[in-house]
Amino acid sequence: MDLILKYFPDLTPDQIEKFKKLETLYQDWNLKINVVSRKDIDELYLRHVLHSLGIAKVISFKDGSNILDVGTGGGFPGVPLAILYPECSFHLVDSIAKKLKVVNEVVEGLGLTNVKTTHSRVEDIDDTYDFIVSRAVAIMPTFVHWVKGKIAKKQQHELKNGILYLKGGDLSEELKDYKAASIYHLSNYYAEDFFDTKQVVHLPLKYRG
Ligand SMILES: C[S@@+](CC[C@H](N)C(=O)[O-])C[C@H]1O[C@@H](n2cnc3c(N)ncnc32)[C@H](O)[C@@H]1O
Repeated sequence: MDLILKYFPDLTPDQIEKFKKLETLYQDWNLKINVVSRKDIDELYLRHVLHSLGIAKVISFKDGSNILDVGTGGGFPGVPLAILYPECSFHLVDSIAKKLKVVNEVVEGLGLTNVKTTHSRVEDIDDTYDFIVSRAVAIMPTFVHWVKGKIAKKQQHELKNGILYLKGGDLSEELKDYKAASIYHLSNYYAEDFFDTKQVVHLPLKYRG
């Protein structure tokens, strides 16, 4: 938890409480339904919470923003971002129901009122969002295809509406057809070795016209 405060020192007491509670909730639920690997659960704050919050180092979501988390699994990056941005709406989608069971329990346990979950493939979601966040779900061309038409027209941020994807490793091949993509290295924001190869990719997308 100190790790979160190291990089996000301005959290409110309510946010600190919620981030603290995450550990017990995930430990309990992960014993029943495995959504986070055993190794990772011991490093929940580093590998999941702080990593998810890397998106917040690249952009500060304005109040009222709508954000879709595609393939949220156990709730990453959606749940940590929803704690950080209580005035934004988060829609967490996954095609596997049992993963959402854990997410729903965590959301309820934390008393988060800004999170909606849907058991669905993202291709079948018919709504628009300011940003679509994700981690470890699909390569960019597949992902872009899935989320086409789900971007809102109204721009409220300096960064154009589009995808904010947490990725690792060399992305030159994967992103070669996306000239508009920007890469933000998380090592510029976080000192821990885990982030040496981690990046946030921002890809602006056209709204539904
Ligand atoms: C490797 S897990 C990553 C989970 C989470 N984002 C994380 O980083 O911890 C990938 C998740 O994407 C989901 N998924 C894959 N394709 C999907 C699709 N088309 N629509 C919705 N969810 C999908 C899977 O069910 C799985 O839970």
